[in-house]
Amino acid sequence: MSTGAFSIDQLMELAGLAVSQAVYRVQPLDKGPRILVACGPGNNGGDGLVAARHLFYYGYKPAIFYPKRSKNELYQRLTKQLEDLEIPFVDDFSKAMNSTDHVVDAIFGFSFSGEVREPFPSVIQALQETKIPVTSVDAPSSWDIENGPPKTGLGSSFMPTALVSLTAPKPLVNHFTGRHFIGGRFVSPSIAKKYNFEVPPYQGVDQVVEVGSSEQKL
Ligand SMILES: NC(=O)C1=CN([C@@H]2O[C@H](COP(=O)(O)OP(=O)(O)OC[C@H]3O[C@@H](n4cnc5c(N)ncnc54)[C@H](O)[C@@H]3O)[C@@H](O)[C@H]2O)[C@@H](O)CC1
Ligand SMILES: [K+]
Repeated sequence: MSTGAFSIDQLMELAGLAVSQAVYRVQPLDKGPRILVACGPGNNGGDGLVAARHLFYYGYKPAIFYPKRSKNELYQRLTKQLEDLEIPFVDDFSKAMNSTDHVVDAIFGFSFSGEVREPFPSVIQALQETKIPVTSVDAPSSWDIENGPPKTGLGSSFMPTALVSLTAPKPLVNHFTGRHFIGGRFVSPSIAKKYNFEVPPYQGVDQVVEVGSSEQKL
């Protein structure tokens, strides 16, 4: 889907805002304010950086695991915004997992492919083993965008608590059994019509809508 006149900065801001609203519903502040945001090297990771900033302003205590930082100017700015808020960047993911209430999985989105490369295998392993609730951004990381989880090995038993599909659900939602949100409230009626895309029924000022399993086969 072409995103028309929007810049990637704008799309990422809207995506990260949507993710922050989904986390606000899945992990109410009084259930535990500590959010560990795992960010990958691409735009999925950027969504996580944006979501972390919004979560901070809602009153959460985010920490960022961002091992492969992009050099490009957008990511430099997103990172600086978090550093200016004194949001910690952690190096040891499994250690950080022991002192968090919720994990945001912003590692890989729709451009994931092949075997998970370092330093992410142990992170995916930890995500699939943890009892801590996980909200995945656009895709459960390590899942194939079309076919979902691998049959065996890393990621095969990774089922996040919640998934926030950005703009539109990817085919992998057919394999997803958790709470499913759609976010990214920027699709124009003409684009929706052109792509025969059903814009979900956003309510009020919400940037996400939770879709029941029946509708998951959008
Ligand atoms: N295009 C759009 O409409 C939007 C895209 N957005 C986000 O952008 C994401 C796609 O971003 P990108 O295309 O940058 O890619 P991703 O962020 O999905 O991941 C690709 C990155 O991960 C690395 N990678 C891929 N396979 C790997 C493997 N097997 N092991 C280790 N590293 C691997 C690649 O080197 C690349 O840096 C979407 O899923 C969504 O989250 C949003 O920011 C806004 C809306
Ligand atoms: K992800």
